[in-house]
Amino acid sequence: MKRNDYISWDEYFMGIAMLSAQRSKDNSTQVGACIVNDKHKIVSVGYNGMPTGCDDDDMPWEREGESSLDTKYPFVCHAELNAILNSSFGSLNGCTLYVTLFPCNECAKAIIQSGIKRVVYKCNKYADTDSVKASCILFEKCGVSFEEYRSNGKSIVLSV
Ligand SMILES: Nc1nc(=O)n([C@H]2C[C@H](O)[C@@H](COP(=O)(O)O)O2)cc1CO
Ligand SMILES: [Zn+2]
Repeated sequence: MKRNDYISWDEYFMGIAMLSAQRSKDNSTQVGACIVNDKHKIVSVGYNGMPTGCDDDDMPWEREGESSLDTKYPFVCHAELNAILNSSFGSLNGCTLYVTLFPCNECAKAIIQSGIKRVVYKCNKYADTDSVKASCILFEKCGVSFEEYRSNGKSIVLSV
């Protein structure tokens, strides 16, 4: 008889997004993303980080500073954008994006233009911002569905 306590597809892919987030150097918010095609194949993963070529130790990771250039915001690449750009499988048409934090409006545009059709997110802590509101407007207008990941509270411990 087959094993019954295996993880679902949603748990598997959100789990991979959560594991990817652990690579982030951001000390306040770690975000991970996993893009999956309609055959349940992972086509890309990503997490938030500085662009390739930037020395993480030389970049600002602060949320506030004298100027915006003293903060991480103008420099950091979001997990979703990294996952879209990291894909080595060609078209993302019809794919699903699993992401640990609801996409900002800039990533929403990249998500739409890449052909991703469904977004599953875990946390939406910036739901009140215009950025997230704009993402929702864009997703609705452009036919990208979005749904909150429903955790059943299962915990998986990895002793890495
Ligand atoms: N959807 C997102 N994906 C992301 O990768 N990020 C990144 C950008 C920053 O590195 C961090 C947010 O930092 P903070 O403002 O919560 O300290 O998460 C942020 C969002 C929120 O829109
Ligand atoms: Zn973004």
